[in-house]
Amino acid sequence: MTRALIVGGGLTAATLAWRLSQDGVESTVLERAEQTGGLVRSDHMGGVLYEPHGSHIFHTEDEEVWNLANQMTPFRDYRHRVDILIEGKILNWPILLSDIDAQSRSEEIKAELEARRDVDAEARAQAANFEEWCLELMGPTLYDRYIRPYTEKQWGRPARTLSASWAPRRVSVRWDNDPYLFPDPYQGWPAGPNGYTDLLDGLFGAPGVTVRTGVDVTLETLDRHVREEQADLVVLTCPLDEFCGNELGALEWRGIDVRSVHIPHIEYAQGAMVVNYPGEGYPFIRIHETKHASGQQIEGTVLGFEFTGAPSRHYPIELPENRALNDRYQDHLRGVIGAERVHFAGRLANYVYIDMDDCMREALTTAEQLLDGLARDGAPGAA
Ligand SMILES: O=c1ccn([C@@H]2O[C@H](COP(=O)(O)OP(=O)(O)O[C@H]3O[C@@H]([C@H](O)CO)[C@H](O)[C@H]3O)[C@@H](O)[C@H]2O)c(=O)[nH]1
Repeated sequence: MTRALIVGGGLTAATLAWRLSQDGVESTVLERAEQTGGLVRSDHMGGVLYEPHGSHIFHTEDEEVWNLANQMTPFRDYRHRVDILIEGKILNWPILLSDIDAQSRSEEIKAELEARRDVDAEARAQAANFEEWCLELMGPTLYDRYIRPYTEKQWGRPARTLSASWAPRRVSVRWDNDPYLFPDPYQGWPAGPNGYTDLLDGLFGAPGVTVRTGVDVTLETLDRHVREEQADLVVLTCPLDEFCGNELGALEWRGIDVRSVHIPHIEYAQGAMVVNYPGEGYPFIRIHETKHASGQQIEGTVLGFEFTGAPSRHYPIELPENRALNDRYQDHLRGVIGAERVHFAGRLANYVYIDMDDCMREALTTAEQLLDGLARDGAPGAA
């Protein structure tokens, strides 16, 4: 019987372990924290369901991933709408044409937009950096209101030093005034009593999956865990620089800190699940209120104030030099552990800024490559 050791216990690990279990491959998931789930897990405060690490909205074009998520927990219909505070007014994020008249210098903004209306998306895709991409889309006035202050507060660095690669998925101007953030055909939020925890527990609860929390695995201690678990293959879903004790240098990460507070006796405290605060006068980036998505019928609510700059590894900073360093870590680990035995999956080990559905898809693909290899040669396939 083949056994996998999965290091790190987030959504990628959960999906991977579940898929392997479908084909009779057992796995042990070792998670350093006291709970699995990473940023995705939901919790309760004063009886109110909330997200301790900020809002997660399941949105996807991938029917198989959507069906798998719904197999673990039913999802309620929720379409994500975000507010943003601009010039003291609550407007919509993404930018709506219909919100321009509510702002100062509206004629100038319209002229800037009109001048860029026909810029070919492919030409924009050649932009050298995130700032250039956004300026080519919307012009300087909107950029200075909606994008630069928010982005620089969130990432703690000039927007021109960020990659343009993820801009098309995350920034838009809505000429049709569609207020919803995501265009995907499948969207929702878990309908069960425990939010995303039900999704995680469903995946981790598959037969043959053992989860151990509070276990810190590093390259130094890996062999011992492999022996203890009698594992034939290792899948790393954790940050590789930390796993290797920064042996080749530290990767750059952005960490967040969400400070949540229970507010009794009111139904809702704000008009949308997320309100963005680009202004310098606000030390936080945005405020989350999960109740808009959970639809929970309860008095009281929980607000989560999101701050950036925590010393944790939440978001990779996708720059060529960081990507190259992560590649070097993967090569190094293939050399030390064995290319046949070690595999990488998820946003931390692959150093990619992807959403939950992509994490699940990547985990399914990795599991299928491993299973194909096992079926073909009795050894896990190259993932
Ligand atoms: O007002 C804004 C909002 C965003 N940007 C730019 O877009 C980048 C991405 O922002 P966002 O998608 O909000 O950030 P994140 O990756 O943390 O997304 C998670 O949050 C939720 C949801 O979107 C919250 O509303 C989603 O489920 C997750 O993917 C940002 O870095 C800015 O560059 C902006 O400029 N101004």
